This record gives sequence, C-alpha cells and structure tokens, in this order.
Amino acid sequence: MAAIEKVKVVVLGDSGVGKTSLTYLIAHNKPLMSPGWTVGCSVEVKLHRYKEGTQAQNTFFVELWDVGGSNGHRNTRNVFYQPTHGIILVHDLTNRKSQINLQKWLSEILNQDNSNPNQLSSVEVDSEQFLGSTQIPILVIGTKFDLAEEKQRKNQYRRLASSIAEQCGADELFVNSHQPRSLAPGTSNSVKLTRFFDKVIERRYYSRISPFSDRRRIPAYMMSTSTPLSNKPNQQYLSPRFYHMD
Ligand SMILES: Nc1nc2c(ncn2[C@@H]2O[C@H](COP(=O)(O)OP(=O)(O)OP(=O)(O)O)[C@@H](O)[C@H]2O)c(=O)[nH]1
Repeated sequence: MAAIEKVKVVVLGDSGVGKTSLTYLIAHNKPLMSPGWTVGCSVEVKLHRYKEGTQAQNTFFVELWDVGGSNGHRNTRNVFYQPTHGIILVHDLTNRKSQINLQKWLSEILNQDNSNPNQLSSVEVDSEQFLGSTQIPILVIGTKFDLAEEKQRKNQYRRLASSIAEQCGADELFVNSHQPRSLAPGTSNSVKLTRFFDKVIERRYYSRISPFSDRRRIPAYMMSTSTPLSNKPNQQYLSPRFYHMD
C-alpha cells in the first residue's frame, strides 16, 4: 500500500487568540475546552480527502503546526517554519490588536532570512511585495465569534473582517472553537477550509506553475532586467525555498 503523502500548514497569531483550540477542533471535530499554553509548537494531524467526489480524489495528511504566540520565543520559532506549504493566520475577533498584528506574523514567516529578528516588529508588509512573494496559500480565521456576536448585540459593533485577508486575496472565516457546528460539513466555513486544504495540496503536489511564470504576481521591480537581482530590495521575499520546500 502506498504511503499517504502529507502537507504542512503553519498556524500563526498572537498568544491567546485561540490557535490551539482551533487546530484541535479542525483535527478532531470536537472542542478542547481547557487548552494549555503552547510552549514551542504542537502538531495536530488531520486526514483530508483532496477533491472529494471527483476522479482526482486522493487522501492526504494535513499537519497543523500550532506555533506558540508568546513574544519571548520570537527569536527561536523560525525553526518551525521550514518547510511551509500553507499558512493559517488567526486573530481574536474581540481583540483588534491581534488582527493588526497578523501583518507582523506574515512578515515573520515570509522574512526568515532577516538577520536581525528583533527588527521584525517594525517591518510592515507591503501588500504588493507579499502578493508577489509567495505562492503559499493563506487562510485567515477570526476566533471567539460567540464573544464578538455578544459585543455586537450590545451595540459595540465593529467591522470583523480583517484587511489582511483582503490584501492577500485569502478566504476568511469566523468561528467559535467551543462549538463543533462552527466547522460542520456543509457549512460555508467547512467549504472554505476544504478549499484551502485542497489548494495547499494542489500547490505542493500537482502544480507545475513556476513562480516566475505568473507575471501578474511578481512585483514590478522584480520584472526589470536592468538591475541585478542582488541589488533589488527585499529579495528574500523571492527566496526559492518558498517554492521548493522539501
Ligand atoms: N469563547 C471562546 N473562547 C475561546 C475560543 N477559542 C479559544 N478560546 C479560549 O481562549 C483561550 C486561549 O485559547 P488557546 O487556544 O490556548 O490560544 P492560543 O492562541 O493557542 O494561545 P498560545 O498557546 O499562548 O499561543 C482559552 O481559554 C480558550 O478556551 C472561542 O472561539 N470562543
């Protein structure tokens, strides 16, 4: 019997936004009511049916790498980032700062070559740069939807959708990780999650697209032939390891 292939999805976001609760719900279809504080990284595995119901149907393992979000481990956690086949960015819908910080998280994982990790907090992600930089599928998830809804009922309304999802053209879903129905089959959340995993697998195992063949996604300065690549800014964004990640 052939071994089942796997992909690695890294789950990122501030400490306490609910990454552990979310990854547990995705992997086990049931809630984890008292998660512990994640030190380093913990991994859950989900069996995923790629393109279920079609002739291309196949089974894969999806590894969900839940990376502890505490600031104290910022300098060491890049050991968990390679390889990365997909990224789930998690924010807490009741905590606007956690949404804003997703830019820093994305910057951290895309910018691993930065020699001074302490600079990362000040790095802004330029949407054009990072759209051009990565073929890695991204999904944005807002957690604690139950608490956010409560706030909205009390008229403490604010826009829940994050700008980062818009910037990277990623799907976004809102969940209550204490409620299994949040990701129940047939819901739009479940459809988006399935579509995301399919995309990660497709990019990893079926895509023949060279990162340089889709010119629309390469920033203008990278397309110029007049300047050697080494002289251009942020060349680490096009580091080949983001395309050949074995
Ligand atoms: N009401 C509600 N509480 C949630 C939800 N998701 C997570 N929580 C709670 O939020 C707290 C933090 O959740 P964790 O899953 O440990 O957060 P984390 O992002 O993994 O935190 P770190 O391990 O520090 O990185 C816990 O008390 C969870 O029970 C949710 O959707 N709704």
